[in-house]
Amino acid sequence: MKNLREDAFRIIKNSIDSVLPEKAVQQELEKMSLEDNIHIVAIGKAAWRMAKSAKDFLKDKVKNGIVITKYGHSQGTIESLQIYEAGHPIPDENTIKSTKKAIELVQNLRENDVVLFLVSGGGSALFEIPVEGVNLEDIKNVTDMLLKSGANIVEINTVRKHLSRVKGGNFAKLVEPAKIYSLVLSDVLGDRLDSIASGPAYPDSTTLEDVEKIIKKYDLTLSEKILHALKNETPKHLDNVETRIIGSVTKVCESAVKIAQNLGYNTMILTTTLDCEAKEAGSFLAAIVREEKERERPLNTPCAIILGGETVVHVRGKGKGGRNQELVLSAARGIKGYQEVLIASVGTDGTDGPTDAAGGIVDGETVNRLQEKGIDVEKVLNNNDSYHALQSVDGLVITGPTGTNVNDLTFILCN
Ligand SMILES: Nc1ncnc2c1ncn2[C@@H]1O[C@H](COP(=O)(O)OP(=O)(O)O)[C@@H](O)[C@H]1O
Ligand SMILES: O=C(O)[C@@H](CO)OP(=O)(O)O
Ligand SMILES: [Mg+2]
Repeated sequence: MKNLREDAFRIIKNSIDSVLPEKAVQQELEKMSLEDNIHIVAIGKAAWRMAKSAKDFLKDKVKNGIVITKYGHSQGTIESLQIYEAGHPIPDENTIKSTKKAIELVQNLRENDVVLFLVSGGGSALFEIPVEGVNLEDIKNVTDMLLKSGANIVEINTVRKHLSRVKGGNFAKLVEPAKIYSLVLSDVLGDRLDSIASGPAYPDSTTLEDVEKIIKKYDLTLSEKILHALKNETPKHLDNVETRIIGSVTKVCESAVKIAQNLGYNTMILTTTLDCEAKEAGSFLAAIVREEKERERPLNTPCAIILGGETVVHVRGKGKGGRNQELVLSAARGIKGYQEVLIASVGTDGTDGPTDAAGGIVDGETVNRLQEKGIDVEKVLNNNDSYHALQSVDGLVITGPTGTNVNDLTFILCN
């Protein structure tokens, strides 16, 4: 007899472990054979682990460096490196302070200096100095508005890049004439390098015209000040940068397949680019579960159907939750009453929305249990309050910050 819940937690833990950045960073550094005079700049939720791994490998070749990560995401000191924590998903004073320190570190470098730029998702909020005429408060307001608008990360970052002195390739300009080697852990679907952490060292493919379209599409009401500041185009060519991707959602899905196979499941990856509204994704997954339960399609049971991606939530309510929690709660409606099924969805960074949960896990009994407690799922979803509902039925997945960040892993287990 299978214990689906136990298996689900094992798949989550082991597949996230498989995308921790240490090994991938060192494998890439081995190929690069860098000389001395290396300056590390690491940004994002995986910054500390990436920097620690690079420093352990390069040892005294590293002259100095800086790590800027989210609160609670650093794990102590690293020799010769300054470690900072700052606000995410909304930037704060420490974002600006630590970014200034990073600029101080690189602005007077010479041609024989190398900046090893370690980039992971989260960097947009953690690495920022606004353009002239815009202050931190303005950036906070725009970020909040964008995050709640239902815009995807490429669209969000298109706007952010055009309000920043370090995003959209601008950081690489500040580093000139020194060279930048970027190692990037991707948390953007399709691995768009100019979007991951808003591509501080990558030529920007987006334009001020794109920004205008996004403002219209999501009906964003931006202040006169912001609209006025949106006039600087980002660099479209950079001569001093080399970039390599060292991990992405594809890898975490492939690991999940192997782990599920070892646990005795028939497996398939349905997609690695799930990108619709979280609630819709949930309904769709429930439809797949019903097909499994009624007709054993698309796989014979026991089966694990695996998806990777990043859904969006147009936040209209006042509740607490995240896209993974909202996805599974939505899915729970469509699998009500079915036995031996489960749907789980987690952010590989260990945080789903502004909550302490990585995501959620539901089964055929979840909705019944909520009803017994007098909780109306539709109301919860309308108020974007998935966290409290799932919490009351033991439906949260809590991992803590994982030290990596490669989008979201979602899967169905059916027996
Ligand atoms: N109450 C809520 N319910 C569902 N989603 C929410 C809620 N509040 C915020 N979000 C979503 O959470 C996203 C930020 O979540 P987070 O996990 O930090 O993203 P990422 O891992 O991509 O940085 C926002 O884009 C927003 O859409
Ligand atoms: O920093 C960012 O721009 C995004 C994408 O890379 O990451 P996160 O969604 O984790 O904030
Ligand atoms: Mg993200």
